[in-house]
Amino acid sequence: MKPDIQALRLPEELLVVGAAAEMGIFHLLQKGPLFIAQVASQLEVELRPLEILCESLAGLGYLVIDGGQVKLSRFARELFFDRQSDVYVGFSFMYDYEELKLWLQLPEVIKTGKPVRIKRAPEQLRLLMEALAHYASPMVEEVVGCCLRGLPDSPEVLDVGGGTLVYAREFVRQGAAAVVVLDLPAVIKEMAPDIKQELRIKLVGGDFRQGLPPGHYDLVFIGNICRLYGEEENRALIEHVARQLKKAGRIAILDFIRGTNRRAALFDVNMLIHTARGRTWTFEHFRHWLEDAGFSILDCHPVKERYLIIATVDKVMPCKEKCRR
Ligand SMILES: C[S@@+](CC[C@H](N)C(=O)[O-])C[C@H]1O[C@@H](n2cnc3c(N)ncnc32)[C@H](O)[C@@H]1O
Repeated sequence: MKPDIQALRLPEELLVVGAAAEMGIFHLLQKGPLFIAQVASQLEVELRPLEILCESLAGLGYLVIDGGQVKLSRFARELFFDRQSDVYVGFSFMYDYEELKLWLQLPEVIKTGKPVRIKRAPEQLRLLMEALAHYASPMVEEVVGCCLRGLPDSPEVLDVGGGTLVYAREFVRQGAAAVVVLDLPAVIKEMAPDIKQELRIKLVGGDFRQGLPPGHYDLVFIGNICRLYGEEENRALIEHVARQLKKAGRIAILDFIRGTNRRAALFDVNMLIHTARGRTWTFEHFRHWLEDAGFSILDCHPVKERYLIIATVDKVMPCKEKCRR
């Protein structure tokens, strides 16, 4: 693999737009155009630097300055506020902006061997869920399609760590009879108001290390979770799953796999910053954990730099070679 020299550059646009979002400029202008002096006084900031920031944002296409007044560009309005628009991202990029501050502590993490301590306020938790949902959206349809292929009609699904709800909704859309979403209590509390009308989705607050919601599932989906934990927790999770599946039921694990690409290499360090024992795991780790819990691997499907490993508790046409790279 060759180093990516382009990636060594400063992410200036994220820093400029992130600073403006952190200061509340976009939310303020959502209500209507203002003179820059009015923005300065409402945000209690200095006029000169604000003028420079607004002109830069205008130059980048986020704002329009007209007759001394500043307003959101049509693109920015759609990008940040119009959930129906194709370009909508909301403020999910603020997750990356906040992450930058944590990544700069990497030398300290390596010195102390301890992850960065973060306590997220509820609004940051929602930002995180929105960011995760945004990153997941280009692959959700494909992942869910692969997970459900060959299962009986109207399957029952458990989505471990599914608080973003994007996978749960797609499982329902592709025919699941019921989807139980397990996530940490704080996440479930934050997301519960979002699913009032969605009767086939049930939210359960809890920690998978204390056990899984009892059920008799056709499929247990574990999306981007294993990298957050150490070998012991992953082994225990996979063993718990084996006990909650119907005959011929499946486990589907989606994650980066160490040694397969650049993103996986970077995510290993990401986990070092954020978790005590997490890291990206190799195909061999997953294979051992699954086989030791009585699973046979059915498929190992690449999706957007990640892999979807599907296994069953019944030994149907094992094709382990695919995962022995
Ligand atoms: C990286 S996100 C993955 C979200 C989603 N499954 C996906 O693939 O896009 C990890 C999710 O697992 C949840 N989570 C982490 N540890 C957990 C635990 N011990 N028990 C239950 N949920 C957990 C987090 O709150 C978060 O929603």
